[in-house]
Amino acid sequence: MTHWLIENGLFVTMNPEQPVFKGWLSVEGTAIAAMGEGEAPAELRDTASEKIDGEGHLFLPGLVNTHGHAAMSLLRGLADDLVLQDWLENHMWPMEGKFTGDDVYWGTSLAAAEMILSGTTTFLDMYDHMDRVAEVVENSGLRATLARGVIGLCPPDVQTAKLEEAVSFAKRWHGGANGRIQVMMSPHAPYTCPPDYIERIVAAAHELQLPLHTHMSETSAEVASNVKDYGARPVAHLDKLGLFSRPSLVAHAVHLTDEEIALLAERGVAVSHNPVSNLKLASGVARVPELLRAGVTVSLGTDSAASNNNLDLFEEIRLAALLHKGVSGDPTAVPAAEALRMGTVYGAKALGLEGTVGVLKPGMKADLIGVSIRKPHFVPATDYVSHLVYAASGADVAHVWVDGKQLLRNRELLTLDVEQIRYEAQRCFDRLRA
Ligand SMILES: CSC[C@H]1O[C@@H](n2cnc3c(O)ncnc32)[C@H](O)[C@@H]1O
Ligand SMILES: [Zn+2]
Repeated sequence: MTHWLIENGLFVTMNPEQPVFKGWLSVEGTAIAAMGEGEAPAELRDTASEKIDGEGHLFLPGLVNTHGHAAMSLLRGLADDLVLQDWLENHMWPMEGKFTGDDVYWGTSLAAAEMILSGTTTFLDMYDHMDRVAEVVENSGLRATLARGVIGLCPPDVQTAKLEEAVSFAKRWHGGANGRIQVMMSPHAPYTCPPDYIERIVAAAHELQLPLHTHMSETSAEVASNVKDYGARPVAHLDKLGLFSRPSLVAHAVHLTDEEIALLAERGVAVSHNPVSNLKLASGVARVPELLRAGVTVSLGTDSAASNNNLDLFEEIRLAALLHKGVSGDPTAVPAAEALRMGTVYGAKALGLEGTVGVLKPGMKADLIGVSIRKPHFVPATDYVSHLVYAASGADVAHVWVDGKQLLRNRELLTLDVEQIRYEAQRCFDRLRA
């Protein structure tokens, strides 16, 4: 089993028992074996196959992006400054209707390169042509939760075919790529899936013992039309259809009442907060401080590069810390440490990966990143959690490991050919636009 060592590093562990220290961390195979303050034990130094000098770097758990559509990186910058329904119906869906498996492969590869370069080690992806997405996960070395998103605005036989595809994808890939791939079942949204279709997807999730993921309460227009069409707001509607009877993660949850927040807490539903996408599509601001206070797990997502327009989770972390201060007038609304937890520990919890990733601790998977702090914006050495949240960006990430394997070394991608990806992604877009 390979055994390697980081020495002289500053570790921000996200483990409250040993939060920040200068020292060493050793990895055996895919997991963190040991870590400690000061110098590494001589025996570890003598036997390590590789020793990494961590001087000038902060090491922390890899970031967890809990909502996105990776292949939509192909549509970055195509349609800006629109509200959700116009953006989706008149710009995204017509283009996505032309996507082939190869488009999804290259769009997802583009996203994977960007995510590794900005410190994300686990991402959730809801999309179509999911075998091609899984292929990218396998090749890139990333960890992912994959969901074949189904839209039910189609004839019953097509609905059935999509659901069968989601089920067979789950059977093929859940636990795949050496355990780095998990699968969720995913109705796209209550406004694109009729109630009986959602019930069938929930039944499949029960049969396969899988969690569920959906878009929910993203805009006030969505809430109003749900009330008009089904006589209930989205939370009560989805609850009635059984969506929360399995572990579930909802994206956005911008428009919630106090009662809905209480119900999400009671059902143990996690929320993926996507602040940049919600601002860009003018959807509103989620009630994150209230959700956190109620005990809801709130994680962070970028959504796609078509509504963001990048996949740098450091931006979401910073915005989660800033936005809710501005809205509430309370500078403690989301403290820096809580925002960093949302991007790491809570992300892992939202994906059912608690105890696997999100914290640097012996026994956890070796999913970690090294941030170079030899830069003016990391001086002086006051508070490294503060610097990570308020001063850092994805461009500061120097090293990335997933499952004990290095994916980025001194900002060089080790598993992906970025020049080929840029070329192929542009070629896909040129064909789609034509
Ligand atoms: C069925 S595959 C996923 C589907 O979701 C669409 N999408 C992208 N971003 C959003 C968003 O913010 N709200 C709702 N739907 C979104 C995407 O275009 C795909 O069609
Ligand atoms: Zn989305």
